[in-house]
Amino acid sequence: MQPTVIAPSILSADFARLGEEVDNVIKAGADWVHFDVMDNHYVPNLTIGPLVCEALRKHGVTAPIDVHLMVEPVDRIVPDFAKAGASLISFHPEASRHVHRTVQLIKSHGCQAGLVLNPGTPVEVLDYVLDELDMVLLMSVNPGFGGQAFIPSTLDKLRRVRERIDASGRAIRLEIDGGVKADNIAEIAAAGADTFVAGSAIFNADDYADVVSRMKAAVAGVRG
Ligand SMILES: O=C(CO)[C@@H](O)[C@H](O)COP(=O)(O)O
Ligand SMILES: [Fe+2]
Repeated sequence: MQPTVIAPSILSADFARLGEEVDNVIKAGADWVHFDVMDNHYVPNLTIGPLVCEALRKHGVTAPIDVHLMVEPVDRIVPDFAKAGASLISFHPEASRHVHRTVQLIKSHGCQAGLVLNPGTPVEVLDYVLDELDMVLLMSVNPGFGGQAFIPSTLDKLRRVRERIDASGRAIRLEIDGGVKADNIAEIAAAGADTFVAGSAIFNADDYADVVSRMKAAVAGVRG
């Protein structure tokens, strides 16, 4: 079983004080930094690129940076993020002409590779590529914005992907992203997630440590 990871999405952080925000959330007990990259093409929003990732590393961030690329086409930007200090790079299959090749590209640059399934993307997209992955990321909202409500059918999808990961016998993380809160994280964990992205639930709170510890306690109640 993979250890539990809480990965705050900096999409909901105060971008004017990003380094401090990331320091504070890691001090609050978070494990990874979830870094949402949007291109106003694959998704209808525009965020941050490799320069900001590099700036966080220069600022002194040592936690794993979990880069979620909502960028099409995706391949050209992969080496830039690897160079900028990304630890994991995840991408959407719709944004890659050759999914298997993009996975190899990410790994050849020394990063872990994840594949992201939108709410409407069938789990069969994992066929023939699951064994190459370090992580599967299930979107529980449509990508593009923070602060949306968790789509309940994702729970069934989590169970289906969990079965596939367990059957593979490999150490593949199962990450969930969108609408994760302290009050729904237990059922999400029970459905099979081990890695939890939360943006608005953490950064919109006054006390980051309180939310992160309530999330960890709720997950521990299910996963041990
Ligand atoms: O990738 C995305 C949105 O596309 C996410 O990472 C969101 O940023 C999560 O935000 P919350 O739903 O937790 O507010
Ligand atoms: Fe994300």
